[in-house]
Amino acid sequence: DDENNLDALPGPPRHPIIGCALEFLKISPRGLFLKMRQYKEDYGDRYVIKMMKRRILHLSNEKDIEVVLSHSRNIKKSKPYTFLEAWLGTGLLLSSGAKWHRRRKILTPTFHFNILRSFAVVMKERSQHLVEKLKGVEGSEVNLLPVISDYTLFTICETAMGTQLDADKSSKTVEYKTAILEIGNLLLGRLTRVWLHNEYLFRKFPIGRRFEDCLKKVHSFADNVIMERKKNWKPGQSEVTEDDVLIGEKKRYAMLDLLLEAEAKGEIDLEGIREEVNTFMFEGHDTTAMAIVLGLMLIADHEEVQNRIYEECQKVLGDSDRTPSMSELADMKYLEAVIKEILRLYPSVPFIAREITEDFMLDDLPVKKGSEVSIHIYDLHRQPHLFPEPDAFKPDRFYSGAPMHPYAFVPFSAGPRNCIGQRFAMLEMKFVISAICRNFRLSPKEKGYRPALLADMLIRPEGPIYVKFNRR
Ligand code: HEM
Repeated sequence: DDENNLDALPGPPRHPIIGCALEFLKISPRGLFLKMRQYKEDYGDRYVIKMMKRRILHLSNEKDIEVVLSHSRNIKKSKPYTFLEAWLGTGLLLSSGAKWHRRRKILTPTFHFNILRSFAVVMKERSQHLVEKLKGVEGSEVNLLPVISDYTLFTICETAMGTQLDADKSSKTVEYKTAILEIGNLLLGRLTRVWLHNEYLFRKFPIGRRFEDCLKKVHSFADNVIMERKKNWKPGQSEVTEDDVLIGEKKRYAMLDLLLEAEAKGEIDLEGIREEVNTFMFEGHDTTAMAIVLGLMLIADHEEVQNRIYEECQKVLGDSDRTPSMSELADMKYLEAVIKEILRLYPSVPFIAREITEDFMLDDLPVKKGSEVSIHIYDLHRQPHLFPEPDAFKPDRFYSGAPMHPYAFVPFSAGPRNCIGQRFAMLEMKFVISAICRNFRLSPKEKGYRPALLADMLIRPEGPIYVKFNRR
């Protein structure tokens, strides 16, 4: 085992050969979440965990995070992400090097403003459906996650693949939806059981076989959609022209159409399309669902925040009950501040991790190739020197326009590997939260309740969250 500068940093006790591995034996998802918070208390915002030969540098201060995230070549993802590879292949989220650069270039236009306008039509309709659904359960305590997951899953499915999951209740669609939701739980089960990290052992256990089964269903559904869409697709059909800006909302693109366009130009093959469609389905539904669920919980608990969102909607839209346009949503600055404050307290992706492929300096600390770096967005966002009273929900932090360190708030990451779906996600959250606050007064089941959180690739509450919706 080589000498390494990182060994001089603080961290949990390291034993010969195994390092800190004993700390993590038999740990529950809840235990792991608490342990990571405790380490930050004990060892500060730059510490090291050694696991066998692996050295993982944990960071939660804005200056270090800026150096890592803005590095143009240290963009390789580290170990925990490989569990996703069987599902997503090496699509945009997991690829690195030249392949990542190529894909990022092909996919960037997918989130171009004009195309977002077409996605906005779907979001508008979906948020209206959701409001109607909530009217049906008015006054009762609603378990948010199942309702909101349907909303985000249906939205991403229609925008990514052009398929309406709820229009057709065939066994294939139900199977797809159930399998996608189950994969999330199986991944969590694997992440927190160290012995299941080994690929061979994982496949031997029932959890591994179940995972395999779900993957088959998800892949076969996506493959069918891709082939169907390809059959009816003609070159040039999904090129965005200036006319589309004028007719705007009439055309409906799916992300898949733009990938088929790239295929016709020889930029990507069918396997690549499959990777990217699966990547969008994964990245595009649970992330937004968690933010909306935890956000509605916070809004329900803060009547003054609800009232200000409502008043802002009234100011922008007057008494008409139509849904807002994209530019009207852009004018809702208070709503935007609320969403940012939600993502500060509950960043859907609580940490990200890199494998270092090129030596670099972290201020005065050399970090060698082969080390790993974990960036704790959750802890960064609760640093008291950046956000006084860090646990309090105060949207005015983002409304006042006070300057902030550019890497103090990074729910979508930052730098070259930031979230490509960031504007899509913000738009989706604005549609749904404004639609809900215009129609309902929200109240919590229990005032001041905050759920216990679990350590996972996404932030996850331990139990259900209930909110009551009463019509305004
Ligand atoms: C609240 C919602 C969301 C949050 C908080 C979020 C957050 C993030 C973060 C932190 C990353 C960086 C991951 C890393 O470095 O390992 C990321 C990457 C990514 N996100 Fe999002 N995301 C959200 C929604 C979406 C949506 C709706 C889509 C697609 C429609 C999407 C697609 C992606 C993709 C493809 C990447 C990989 C980009 C790359 O490596 O080039 N995300 N997201």
